[in-house]
Amino acid sequence: MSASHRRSPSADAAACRTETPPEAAQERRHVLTFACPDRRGIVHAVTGALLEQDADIAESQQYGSPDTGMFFLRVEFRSPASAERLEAVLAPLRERFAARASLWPASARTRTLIMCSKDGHTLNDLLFARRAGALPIDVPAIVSNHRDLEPLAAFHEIPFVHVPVAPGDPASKRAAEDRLRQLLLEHEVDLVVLARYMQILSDELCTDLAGRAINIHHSFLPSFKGARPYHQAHERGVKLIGATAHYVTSDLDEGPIIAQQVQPVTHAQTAADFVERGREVEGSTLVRAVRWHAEHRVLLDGRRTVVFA
Ligand SMILES: Nc1nc2c(c(=O)[nH]1)N[C@@H](CN(C=O)c1ccc(C(=O)N[C@@H](CCC(=O)O)C(=O)O)cc1)CN2
Repeated sequence: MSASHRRSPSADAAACRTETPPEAAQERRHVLTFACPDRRGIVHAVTGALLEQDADIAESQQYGSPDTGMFFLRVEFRSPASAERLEAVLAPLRERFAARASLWPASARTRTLIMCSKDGHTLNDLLFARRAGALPIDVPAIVSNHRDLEPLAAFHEIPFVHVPVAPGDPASKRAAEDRLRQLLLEHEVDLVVLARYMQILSDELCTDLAGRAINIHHSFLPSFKGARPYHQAHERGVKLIGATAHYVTSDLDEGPIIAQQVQPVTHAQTAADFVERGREVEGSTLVRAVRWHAEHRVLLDGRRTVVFA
């Protein structure tokens, strides 16, 4: 389930929302995500409760996982009911089905902090997609352990925060993560995106960011985890290279996979050729994963994801 460090925005919005005039009420679009142990009657109960709030359902997808016994539901709908009223309707359903359920204003944008190092192609693709209106995210800051990509941030008029990490210096890495935590709080960040950020995050930070940090790994996982995956792949003589966007966990490049793409390669290409060909799919894979997360289409099912694309 797409996770946020704060209760669902609808609850926050409801807490401070004044009564919306009737003419604007029909414009209340919401996304409901619901995950619970599978049993009969879930969809009936949830859609019945929405019907009682005069909801018009625009999109509804569901999946029952045979492996985990979990049921997943994503409903996009319009309703004249306030977010506060909808949250009140959800509460008994959470209890009845022991469900993880969140309600999101469909128009809300995900506050996303992007982290990078020296390679800027995936950062560039993310910022281009945002500027083109293809990615519903706001980017309050870009954080990097190098200054190479500061001009790119400046072009997009996004604050660039240089947070250096001295190689092999644990104190430096701890200081960097302390600074990162400050930024996460200061900007009320919902999502962290590692856009070829080449530092391993600590176990503690991974725990705090569970379900809301996405990394792009430049291989078709689970093959070639860790550093220099294209060189590992070239050594192995692969005929496909790829990119994988996944949630970040303390197990390096083992987090739940969100999106993947592959590219054909041949024996005649060098590792450097693989690096160049790989760039063509890394950015689009990361953009797709971030968009799906921002649209609350990705729900966690243990070590795997359910993606209602
Ligand atoms: N806890 C996690 N941190 C990170 C993950 C992750 O899945 N869990 N993904 C990586 C990205 N990555 C490959 O995609 C990767 C980045 C860096 C390294 C690495 O060995 N880094 C060295 C330093 C290298 C340098 O200074 O240039 C290190 O951190 O000691 C391996 C894989 C991002 N972080």
